[in-house]
Amino acid sequence: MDLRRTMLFMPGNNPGMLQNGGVFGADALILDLEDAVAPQEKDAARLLVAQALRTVDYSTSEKVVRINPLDTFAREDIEAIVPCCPDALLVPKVECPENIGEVARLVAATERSGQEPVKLIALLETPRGIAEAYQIARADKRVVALAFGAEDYTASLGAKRTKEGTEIYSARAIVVNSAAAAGIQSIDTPFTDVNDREGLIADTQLAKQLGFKGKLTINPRQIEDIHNVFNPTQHDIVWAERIIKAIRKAEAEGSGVASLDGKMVDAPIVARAERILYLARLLGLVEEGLL
Ligand SMILES: CC(=O)SCCNC(=O)CCNC(=O)[C@H](O)C(C)(C)COP(=O)(O)OP(=O)(O)OC[C@H]1O[C@@H](n2cnc3c(N)ncnc32)[C@H](O)[C@@H]1OP(=O)(O)O
Ligand SMILES: O=C([O-])CC(=O)C(=O)O
Ligand SMILES: [Mg+2]
Repeated sequence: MDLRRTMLFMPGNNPGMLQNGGVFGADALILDLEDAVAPQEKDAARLLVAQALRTVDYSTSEKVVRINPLDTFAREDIEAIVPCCPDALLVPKVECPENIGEVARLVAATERSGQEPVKLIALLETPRGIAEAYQIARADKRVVALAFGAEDYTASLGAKRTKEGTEIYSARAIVVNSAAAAGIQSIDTPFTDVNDREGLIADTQLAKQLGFKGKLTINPRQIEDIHNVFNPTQHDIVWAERIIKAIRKAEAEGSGVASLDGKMVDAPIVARAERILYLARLLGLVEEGLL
């Protein structure tokens, strides 16, 4: 499993940000050719992003490029970017599985032989995209995650964006469920007030509660708070270790169900504990082979 707790946007026309993106420890970096770049700067940004992919050391961060939608500059973007070996493309305004099919076809036609296949992340940010989320998630084997974009989504709905997010609640739930049903990750919309830490933490906690595995990020100052929310806590890890010990003991005694502190421990609870320990190991929060 790839970690995508944070996916930091860097405007593709900003050489300073593109240069420094690797130092912040984001799980993924999104070099943006779409909405962070004005139409008259698209060509220059494409060249800049291609050069950054070839020359800048982004350390362990996954390299993702947000291309433009199919009805604007997606073809030019794919032709220029795919040969520079990004790990993934974030495809905006995906409305139907055919959109993903078309992007996958263009990517396959551009990839060089021997190149690591470029993954796709579908950004759902229109009512139709939400309505077709599950089909989109299953449209091609390159698709590794669904991401949710609340700004465009609420703009097309004509709904007012609020801090509590009541207006995006159902869309978020659909994105999470569709991604899970297809066996891929779901990534939440960015929190756009970069000076409101409390609001960011509350919004990220809600996203995690709903089942999202990460959050789009627009400013380096948001990274640590988002990681802290998605990381398993020490309390989670201790709980998970006790669950695994309890179920092993029950199994050794010939039973599939254990009890811990008076509560039943069965397969879904064990699966949750295993996920916590897997993530904790991946993040180096517990010693390898402890259990
Ligand atoms: C709805 C959508 O489509 S969202 C996706 C498109 N939007 C974006 O890509 C926006 C990306 N983010 C940004 O441009 C900025 O963070 C803003 C405009 C939100 C806030 O800007 P500022 O208030 O200047 O940020 P801040 O004061 O925290 O910047 C501190 C440092 O971090 C750098 N920085 C800020 N954001 C980023 C970023 N996303 N990536 C890399 N570096 C960044 C700044 O360049 C600055 O560097 P410096 O100290 O060397 O000058
Ligand atoms: O991906 C994002 O940053 C979010 C986005 O485009 C949107 O909300 O419309
Ligand atoms: Mg958008």
